[in-house]
Amino acid sequence: MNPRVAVVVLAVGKYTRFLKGFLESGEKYFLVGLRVTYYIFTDNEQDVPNVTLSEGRKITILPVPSAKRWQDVVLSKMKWATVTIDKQIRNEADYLFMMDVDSVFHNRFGAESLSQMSAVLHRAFYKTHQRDQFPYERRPESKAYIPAGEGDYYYTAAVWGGYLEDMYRLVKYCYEQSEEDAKNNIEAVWQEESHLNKYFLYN
Ligand SMILES: CC(=O)N[C@H]1[C@@H](OP(=O)(O)OP(=O)(O)OC[C@H]2O[C@@H](n3ccc(=O)[nH]c3=O)[C@H](O)[C@@H]2O)O[C@H](CO)[C@H](O)[C@@H]1O
Ligand SMILES: [Mn+2]
Repeated sequence: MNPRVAVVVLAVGKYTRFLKGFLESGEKYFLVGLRVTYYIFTDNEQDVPNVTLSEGRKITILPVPSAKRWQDVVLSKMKWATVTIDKQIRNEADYLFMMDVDSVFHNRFGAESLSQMSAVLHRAFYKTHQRDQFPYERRPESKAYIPAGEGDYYYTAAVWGGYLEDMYRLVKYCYEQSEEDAKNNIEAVWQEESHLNKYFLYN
């Protein structure tokens, strides 16, 4: 087995400054020896740094429009990912990871992370907070609504990954749920992270 792995990151506005650290540490630690394509959604191609990649690894730049509110930037990630998986990534990858670009790999991230679906507990809550304090969406008007008393773990939207088709379904779910919310003039408290957490709780 020689899986093809897609990594989707968004680098809009000032966030292109994080690409160098993300990519360089990724080359050092992320699925070393495997085939990896970094899909970089950006509104500023010029600022994508020239990082030397190992054999079998590449960068695909995908231009996206700029957005003013950071919430819109974050939510647009689900939209562009849905569209691009459909059009392109599906033919090029077996696994997909969604990551925050302002992340740095500090240690080996190995092939044991390749599974149908994996996610990471949010670092700010798992040690220090009770379940009822997790920042789930608690307003019934939102599609991400989780009633009081419900909830098990709280996951970060900064790293999640899995089989391409399972990820596609979930990315599309987050996109569609946030579109529904937008139609109803509401935005989940932590954007796609709220929808993601609802999905993981009930699926
Ligand atoms: C490490 C950590 O604790 N991260 C948490 C925190 O992230 P942050 O508050 O650090 O979110 P952020 O501002 O880094 O945005 C997330 C990602 O969106 C992209 N981006 C965002 C703004 C922008 O102007 N341009 C751009 O490209 C970029 O890829 C970035 O990594 O809050 C998030 C809520 O959504 C989640 O709870 C994250 O888990
Ligand atoms: Mn961040």
